[in-house]
Amino acid sequence: MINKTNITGIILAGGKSSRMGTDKGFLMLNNKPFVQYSIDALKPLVSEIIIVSDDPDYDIFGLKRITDDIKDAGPVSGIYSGLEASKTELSLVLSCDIPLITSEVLQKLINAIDDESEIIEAESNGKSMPLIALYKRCVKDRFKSFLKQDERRLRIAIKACNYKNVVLDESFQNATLNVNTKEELKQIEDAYKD
Ligand SMILES: Nc1nc2c(ncn2[C@@H]2O[C@H](COP(=O)(O)OP(=O)(O)OP(=O)(O)O)[C@@H](O)[C@H]2O)c(=O)[nH]1
Repeated sequence: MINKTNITGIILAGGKSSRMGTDKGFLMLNNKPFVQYSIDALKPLVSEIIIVSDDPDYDIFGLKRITDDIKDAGPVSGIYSGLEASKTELSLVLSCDIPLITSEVLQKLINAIDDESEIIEAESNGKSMPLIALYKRCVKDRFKSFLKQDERRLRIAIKACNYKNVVLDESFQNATLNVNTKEELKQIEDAYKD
C-alpha cells in the first residue's frame, strides 16, 4: 500500500542559474518564493522533504537540507544525493523553478507506480520532465556509476533505467512550466493570472 509514509520529496535547488542570473528558487510569484511552490505541492504526499543545495539560505524553510555529493555535476548529482539521503523506497523529485506545479500532477505519477518502472516522468506537450518525476531508490547506484565516469547527462542516466512517462493532457500544461530566463518568468506571471 503506497501512502505518504513511503514517499520522500526531493527538491533540487543547486546549479548555476546562469540563464536567469539569480537563484531561481528565490524568485517571487505572488509574494511567495518559487521553491515554496514545490514544497507546497509535495507536502500532502510525502513524509519528508529534502532540499539539495549548497546554499544555507534554503534553511529558512525548516526542512532537511543536504549538499551535492559531487559538486557542479548537475541534476544527476542532485538526484543521486537526494536518493542517498531519502529514507523511503520512493522519492518524488522536483526542480525549484516550476511555480505552477500542483499535488494533482504528482498524484498522477504516484498512481502510475508499477513493479517494473524505476522512474516515472511527467510528460507535457510532448516533453519528458525528469525533474517532475518519481524515482525508486534502486536507480541511485546506476546514477553513481555515471557520475564516476563523468557522465552528467540526465537523459543518458534515465535511459539506463526502466522508465516510463505519464502523459498529461493540455489542462496541465501550465502546471509543468519551468522558468529559465527572464522572458519565461514573464510568461509564468501571465499564466498565474489566468
Ligand atoms: N542540487 C543540484 N541541483 C541542481 C544542479 N544543477 C541544476 N540543479 C537544479 O535542477 C533544476 C534545473 O536546473 P537547470 O535550469 O537545468 O540548471 P541551472 O544550473 O539551474 O540553470 P542554467 O545555468 O541556466 O542551466 C533547478 O531546480 C536547479 O536548481 C546541481 O548541480 N545540483
